[in-house]
Amino acid sequence: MIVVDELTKSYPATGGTGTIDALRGIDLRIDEGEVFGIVGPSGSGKSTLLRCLNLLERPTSGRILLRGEDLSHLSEGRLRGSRRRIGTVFQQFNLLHSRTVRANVEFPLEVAGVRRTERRDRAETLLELVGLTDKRDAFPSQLSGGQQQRVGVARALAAEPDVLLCDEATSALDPATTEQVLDLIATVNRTLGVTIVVVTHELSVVRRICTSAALLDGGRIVESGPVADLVADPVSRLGDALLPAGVGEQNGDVTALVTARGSAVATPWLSRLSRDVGVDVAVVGGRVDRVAGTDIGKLHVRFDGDVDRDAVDRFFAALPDVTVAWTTGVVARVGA
Ligand SMILES: Nc1ncnc2c1ncn2[C@@H]1O[C@H](COP(=O)(O)OP(=O)(O)OP(=O)(O)O)[C@@H](O)[C@H]1O
Repeated sequence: MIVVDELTKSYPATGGTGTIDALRGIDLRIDEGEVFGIVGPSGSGKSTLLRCLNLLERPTSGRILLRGEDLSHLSEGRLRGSRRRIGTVFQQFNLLHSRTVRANVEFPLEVAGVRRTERRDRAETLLELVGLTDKRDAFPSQLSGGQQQRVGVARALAAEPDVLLCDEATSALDPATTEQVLDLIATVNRTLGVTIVVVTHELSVVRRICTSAALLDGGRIVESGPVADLVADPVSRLGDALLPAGVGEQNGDVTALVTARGSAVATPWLSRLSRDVGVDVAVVGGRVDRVAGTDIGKLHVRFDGDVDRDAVDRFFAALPDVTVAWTTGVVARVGA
């Protein structure tokens, strides 16, 4: 649905010669219906990538394809039309304070020349979706931060975009309100089928709603993939940060990371492994948490004595939703 192909963006360096390479060759593939998180430290290029995606900036080189159409080299006229295919929710809400809630939601439709009755109908439907029907005639200053962001979500959806971009959409909110707004974004994804791209520095946002994620560092994608796969990968930096579970390997111990998803988290696989394969197993690290609506359990285990790795692999291959990755020799990393 969205393909980013060797995207670069450079800015002239301030007060000198040369350039700042904010994006250094980004390749990304975001599938239809995903909630895709883009995370990274400050200065890694998140905002620049977002501004390229919502067509506020032109890339220096590379392409952005939305449903096969190249958006990176459009004329100004075509660009305006294409911008409507991408709705953005901003950190600071960016509402028009002299307009009522409903008039804010109608605003993008007014700009697009949509008829008054149709504008009104669509705004009412969206206000119902975000739970603000009773606030339709209020002004933004009469709303809480969470309510203002709900208006921001409704407004971003008004032009029926293919993609909803969320730019640090919950960073200005308190934790309880953050959860409500994230739940709303997940509901929008589920009920309207809109693809969502979330740019954030908060891993908790990825943990709560993202199905896939990419880690950006120094203007490059360091790793990306389905969140559950990243979490199950013993050498994934992002997977470890999302669900830190300590680590087991010391001095050549035979160790493995076992990851269980969904109902498999609650199965007694550890005692069965010991009994069926005839191995002694010690638990040396672990964590169970909810990630993107699914329970995921990660357990670092150490095998004592002789262990038949093929037999262990066969045991886990027969268990649905449980995977094993041998971590012997993998550099130790201790989670928070
Ligand atoms: N308009 C600009 N002119 C010059 N340099 C810029 C511009 N915008 C961004 N940069 C530089 O590009 C790099 C990436 O910045 P960007 O704002 O995209 O990072 P970020 O990951 O969003 O950071 P943060 O989380 O702090 O907002 C930084 O070195 C920044 O100084």
